[in-house]
Amino acid sequence: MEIPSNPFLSILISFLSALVLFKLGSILIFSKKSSRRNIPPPGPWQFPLIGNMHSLIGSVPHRALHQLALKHGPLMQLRLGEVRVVIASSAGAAKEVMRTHDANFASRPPILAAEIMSYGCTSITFGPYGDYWRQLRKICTSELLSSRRVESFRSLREHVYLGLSEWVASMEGSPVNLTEKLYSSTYSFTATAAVGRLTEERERLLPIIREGLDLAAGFDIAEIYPSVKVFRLMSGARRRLSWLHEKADELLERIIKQHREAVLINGDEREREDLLDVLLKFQDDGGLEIPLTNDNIKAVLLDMLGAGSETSVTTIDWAMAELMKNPRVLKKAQDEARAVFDENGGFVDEALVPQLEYMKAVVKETLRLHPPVPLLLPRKCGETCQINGYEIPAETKVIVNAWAINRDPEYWENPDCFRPERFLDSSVDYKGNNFEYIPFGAGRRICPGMRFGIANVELPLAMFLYHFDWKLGDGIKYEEMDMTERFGITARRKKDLCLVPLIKRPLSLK
Ligand code: HEM
Repeated sequence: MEIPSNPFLSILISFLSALVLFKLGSILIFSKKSSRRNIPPPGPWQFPLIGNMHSLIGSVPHRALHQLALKHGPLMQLRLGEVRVVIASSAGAAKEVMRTHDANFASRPPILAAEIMSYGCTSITFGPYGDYWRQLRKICTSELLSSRRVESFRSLREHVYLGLSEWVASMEGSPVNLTEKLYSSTYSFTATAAVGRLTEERERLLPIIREGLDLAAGFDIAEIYPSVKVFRLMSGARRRLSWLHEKADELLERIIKQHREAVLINGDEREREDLLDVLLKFQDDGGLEIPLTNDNIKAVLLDMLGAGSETSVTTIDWAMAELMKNPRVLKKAQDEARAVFDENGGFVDEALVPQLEYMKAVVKETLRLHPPVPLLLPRKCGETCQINGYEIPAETKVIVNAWAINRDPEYWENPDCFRPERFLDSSVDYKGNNFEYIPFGAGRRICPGMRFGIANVELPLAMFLYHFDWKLGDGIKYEEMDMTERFGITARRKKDLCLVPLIKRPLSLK
C-alpha cells in the first residue's frame, strides 16, 4: 500500500486506525469479561424439550451423574426437562456450595412430595432457609437429637436390638431376611423414641412413610415442566401423595390427641420423654418467637420417622453385606467385639461400644462407599453467584454427588476397595469438615441426626458381630454377592440380605 504523502491525511489514517484498534480491543476485553461473568458450567449437549433426561436412564442417578462428571468436570450443568440443575462432584466444588456460599445454598428447591407430605415444606428437612427453619433446627439440635437425648434412649435401644438378636438366635441355622427384620426393629426404635408406645396408629404410619419416600425419589412430570400447568392436574403422583398425606395426617392427629390425654390422666410424670412430648412442651410454653402449630409438629415428626429409620437400616445392611464379602474384615471385627464383651460377662453394653475402634472404622468405610443419601438433599441457589469462575443463576437446583466425592481417587487410594483400616490412623470424619467425605452433608443443612443415626447403627452391628457367625444362604459364594443398588432417595441394596446365623456367644441379659 502506498503511504500518503499528505501529513494531515497520514495523521488522520493513524488516528482512525488507533481508534478502530482501541474499539476492537475494548470489545474483545469487554466480551471476554462479560462472557467469563456469564459463563455457565460445562455440561453435555441438551436435547430440545427433554434436555439431559435421557442421560439418567439405565443407571442409578449418582452413578450416571458420576460418569457425566468424568467427561464434563466437577461442576457441571444439566437440564432436566425445563429445570436447570448444577452438579458438584468434587470435594472442592462441594466446599464452594456448602461452605464458601453456604448461606446462599441453604434452601431446598421445590419438591412435590415435600410440598404435600411436609405440610407445605414446613419440616426441618424441606423448610426454606429463614427464621422459621432456624427455630426448628435449634429445637432439633439442642433438644430432639442432642447427645443428651440420644443417651436418654440408650436402654430403649438396647431393649429393641436385644429383641432383634434374640429373634436371630431363634432362627439359628436357617436363612433369615436380615434387611426386613432390621427395618421393622429400627422403625420400632425410632417410632418409640418419636411418639412413644406401640399403637395401631404408629404401625399404620410405617407403610405410608415408606411409600412417601419412594414417591419423593421419582421424577414427576409436573416438577420437570413446571410451566405446563396441565401436568400438575394430570400428575398421578400428586393424587397418590395427597391420599398418603391425608392418611398420615389423620394418624398423627390421633397420636397427638392420645399424648395430650395421657398427660391429663397421668400428669406430666412420664418414664421417658419422647420427641412428641418435647415438641408439645415447646408448643405449650409459648416462649417461641414463631408459635408451633399442630401441623408444624406433625411435619417434624414425619422428618424424624422418615429420616430416622431408612438411613440407619441402609447403613447396617451395607455394612453386613461388605463384611460378608470381606471375610478378613469380618473376622477382625468379630475378634475385637468378642475381646471387649467377653470381659463384660457377655453383655453387649452400649457404654463399651466406643472401645470397638475397628468396628467404628467399618461403619465409616461403609458410609464412604455406600452413603445412604448419595446425592444428599438438593439445594437451591438463592442469589446469582460465581463458583470456580462459572455463573450459577438464582433458583438453580444444585446437587452434591457425595457418592462420587467419597470415591474420588484424588483423596482415596483404591477408592472402590472396602478397607476400614484407612480410617484407623486418620483424622478424617463425617462431621462436615472434610469435604472429601460427606455422608451426612455439610454446612448449615448438615444432618442433625448424625449421633442418633450412628448409635442406631453401631449397637445392632456390635451385637451381630459379638453373638453370631454368619453364612451366606443357598450356597452363594461371597465373591458372587449381588451388590446392586436400588433406585430411591436412599441407596439401599436392591436385594434383601439373607444370611444364616450361627450362635457363637449366647445372649445374656444384664
Ligand atoms: C446413618 C444415618 C444418617 C445419614 C447417613 C443421614 C444423612 C443425611 C443427609 C445426607 C442429609 C442432607 C444434608 C445436606 O443437605 O447437606 C440429612 C438431613 C437430615 N437428616 Fe439425616 N442422616 C442419617 C440419620 C438421621 C436421623 C437418625 C435423623 C433423625 C432422627 C435424621 C434427620 C435429618 C434431618 C431432619 C435432616 C434435614 C436437615 C436440614 O435440612 O436442615 N437423619 N441426613
